[in-house]
Amino acid sequence: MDEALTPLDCLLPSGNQKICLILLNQPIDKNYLDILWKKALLKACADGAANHLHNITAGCRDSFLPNYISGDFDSITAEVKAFYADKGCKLMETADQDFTDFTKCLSIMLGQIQQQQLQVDAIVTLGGLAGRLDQTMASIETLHHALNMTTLPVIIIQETSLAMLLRPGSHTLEVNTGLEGEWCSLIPVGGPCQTCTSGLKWNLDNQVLQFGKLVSTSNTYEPQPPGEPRKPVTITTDQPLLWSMGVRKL
Ligand SMILES: Cc1ncc(C[n+]2csc(CCOP(=O)(O)OP(=O)(O)O)c2C)c(N)n1
Ligand SMILES: O=c1ccn([C@@H]2O[C@H](COP(=O)(O)O)[C@@H](O)[C@H]2O)c(=O)[nH]1
Repeated sequence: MDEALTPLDCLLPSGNQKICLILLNQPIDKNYLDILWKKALLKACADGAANHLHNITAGCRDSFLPNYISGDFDSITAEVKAFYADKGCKLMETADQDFTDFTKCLSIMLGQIQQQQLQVDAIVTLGGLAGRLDQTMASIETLHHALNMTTLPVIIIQETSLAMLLRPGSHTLEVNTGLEGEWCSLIPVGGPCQTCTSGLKWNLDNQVLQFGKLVSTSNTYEPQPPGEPRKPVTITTDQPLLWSMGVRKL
């Protein structure tokens, strides 16, 4: 399968991707929130994310009401829960302790997209890449579940990092929005990945990426002559491969 995507289109105010937004239990960047919220067809909070949303939108909370808040509700405060319930936001308790609140929130969102027959280009998640290490690793694991749950790209953004899992096949990533940071990486989180790339400073030519052997961190884009646009990055992999890239602070 050949997939084309501009990962940072979602953060461009002028970007044309249609998205749905999931907030996780991490500090929220208000600049990111403002841009993503306007575009999102559905918005959701996973449990304690609602506390952050409530806090960061003080003074304008009614303009930032999520469609639903889901989770095992061990983190959302009673005050925040009551606030959003009173405003008519759906509270969906997902008590299951075998999947994270992120995975369960994503599963609900995909159900809603299908039920409402929404045309969506990507699911964007804010949070999930910092705070507790086990939760960060779980976020990457959720991306693995997502490959079996949807054909939509699931993009996680927090602070100056973006992460997404490339499914086996060929991908073309446009990296010329102006929001890209310097670094990018290909990390074989689920197991060895035979990989070919172009458009990077350190390309791979059918090499196997594998922990303990070769991992492509601190990579960057192929330098272009002055005035020429940056070329897309192409990646072919035989197994799910984590792409991550720097995001310039807005
Ligand atoms: C083998 C195994 N290890 C650990 C767990 C525990 N576990 C996995 S996901 C999950 C729910 C986590 O919920 P979430 O709200 O995402 O994280 P929290 O902040 O509660 O840690 C739990 C308790 C399990 N069910 N199975
Ligand atoms: O340090 C953290 C803590 C949480 N997350 C993500 O947020 C959701 C919801 O968290 P709760 O603690 O249940 O409110 C969790 O499933 C993680 O995906 C995180 O990324 N980092």
